[in-house]
Amino acid sequence: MCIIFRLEPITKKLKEMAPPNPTVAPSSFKKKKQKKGAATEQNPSVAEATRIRISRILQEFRTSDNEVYTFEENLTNFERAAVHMLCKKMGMRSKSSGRGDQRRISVYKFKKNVDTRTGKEDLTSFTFSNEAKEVLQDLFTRYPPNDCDVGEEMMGEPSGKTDKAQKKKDDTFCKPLLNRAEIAKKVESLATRVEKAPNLRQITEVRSRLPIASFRDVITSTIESHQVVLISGETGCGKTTQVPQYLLDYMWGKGEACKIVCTQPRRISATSVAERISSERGENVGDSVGYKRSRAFFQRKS
Ligand SMILES: Nc1ncnc2c1ncn2[C@@H]1O[C@H](COP(=O)(O)OP(=O)(O)OP(=O)(O)O)[C@@H](O)[C@H]1O
Repeated sequence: MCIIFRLEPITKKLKEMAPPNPTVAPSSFKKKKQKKGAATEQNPSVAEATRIRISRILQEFRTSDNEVYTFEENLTNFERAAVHMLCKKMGMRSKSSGRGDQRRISVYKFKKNVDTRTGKEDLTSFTFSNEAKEVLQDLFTRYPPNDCDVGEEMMGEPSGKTDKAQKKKDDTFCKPLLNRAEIAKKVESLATRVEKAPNLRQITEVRSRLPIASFRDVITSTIESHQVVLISGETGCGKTTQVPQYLLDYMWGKGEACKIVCTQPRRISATSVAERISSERGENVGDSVGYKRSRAFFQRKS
């Protein structure tokens, strides 16, 4: 399970949404593809541009107040199959009706659970244990998500606290955000590395075949519009190593800087995840990806 908190803006309201659900393991994934005969996102009969357009329409519909959306009549069988598949991934229902040229596909949202006593939507919510709240409070106090100003203030603490200030300066979390030009340079250099290094090209290919890869657009757009997103997927599907990269590349694609914090319950996993992600990007730990092993955190029971 991977929980993503988008920390800007911070509000107290934690809303759980139906997550895109890459629950299909690699083996059963194959089976499903064959059984249904439906077009997949990789199906060459559905142009990439069309797939993106369908995905955008569905995203907009999902966040709108409308209860039904009907696509135009001229979708091909493959395109309708792609709509069915995307709907399923996005937790919506779809149904085709009509014959021949009149065949159309409509998309519906699942009915919201409404509390009969209050008449309000019964949102599924979750809460943290007291111990987790304490750890998060500690983290966000020391490293506020929009911490440029606070971080700098902390770095510039007056004399007598030089060691502390130096520590802060060395802290990955307090590194200043990249500007647009630096981001563009990073993006370009990543593309060049992938193009030139055969091992990196191979890793990129392997990454694109991970079960989570086909959920990339859904994940980034869902996170854009929701503050808390839960992603559940089988072990090894790519939650830990891929989702942070999808988010980073998505933000960099828009020319925007971001800070992504991944927590791990053990020191060894914190370092190995940072090492793995760095190597998948052809970088060294400390370039774009680093890790912080905090005694305070790791001394706590996880
Ligand atoms: N250090 C590594 N060396 C080689 N392959 C790795 C390494 N770390 C991850 N992988 C591979 O990358 C793929 C994605 O791994 P990842 O840890 O992101 O999956 P996950 O969904 O987070 O799994 P889990 O739920 O077990 O944490 C897996 O196939 C895994 O074998």
